[in-house]
Amino acid sequence: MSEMLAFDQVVAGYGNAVVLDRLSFALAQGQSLAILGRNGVGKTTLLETLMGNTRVMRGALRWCGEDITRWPAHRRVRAGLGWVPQEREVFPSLTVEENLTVIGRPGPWNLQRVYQFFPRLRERRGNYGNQLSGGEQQMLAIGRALMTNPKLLLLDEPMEGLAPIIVEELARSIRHLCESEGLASIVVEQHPVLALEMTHQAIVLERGTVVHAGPSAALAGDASLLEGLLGVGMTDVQA
Ligand SMILES: Nc1ncnc2c1ncn2[C@@H]1O[C@H](COP(=O)(O)OP(=O)(O)OP(=O)(O)O)[C@@H](O)[C@H]1O
Repeated sequence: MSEMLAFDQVVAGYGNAVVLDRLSFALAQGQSLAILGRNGVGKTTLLETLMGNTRVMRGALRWCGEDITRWPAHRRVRAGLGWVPQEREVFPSLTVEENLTVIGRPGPWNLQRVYQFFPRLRERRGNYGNQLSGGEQQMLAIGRALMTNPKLLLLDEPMEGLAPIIVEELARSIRHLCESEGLASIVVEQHPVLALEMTHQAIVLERGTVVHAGPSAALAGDASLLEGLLGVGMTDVQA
């Protein structure tokens, strides 16, 4: 499988503070990757670095064969990186439809396809962003990223604060995007079991570097390794 994305010995952070420390990993075309690790190890910073929002002090980022280390964020979006931020950042005073069309870019994903994928958004098309439930806001944040026709979807704790039934529905949708639509994804998630069920590969971070990399299914099936890496029992990590 050909490489889509690679971090090569990346040292990055904010100002002079180093958060990612010689971090390396690679992602193949169409694959999904879980980023796991305890609080504060640099998971969000990894995504922010991929989007060009941190200071890269050393190392390189490669995307589809190009060195994008110094590219500004907007160029990365144009090149196919679809960002679904942790805060969802839905525009509260725009309707669902306005939120979706404000940043659309040409490609197979358009308003009709997003509505087909998330029928709930079609039902709520005239509602304002601040009138939506948490689950609907998350669907809107994903739908908005799809409108940019990305090759890779970056999801930062997409299930945070959502009811279990909505978590299941969203997990199915995200898996479907990868398996049926060929969209690659990177998922940062507090619930390891859920993240591992949704992805092909997983990396675990500690103090800004990769301490474990391998297939998600293998890690999900090894409770003692998971506990050693994340310091949690399997009963603590069910979504
Ligand atoms: N904008 C920022 N400016 C300075 N330091 C930051 C900034 N954002 C995060 N940090 C620091 O970087 C470190 C890693 O934070 P990050 O949010 O990437 O971790 P995380 O693994 O995503 O944590 P969590 O699971 O709690 O969300 C923390 O020490 C945090 O305080």
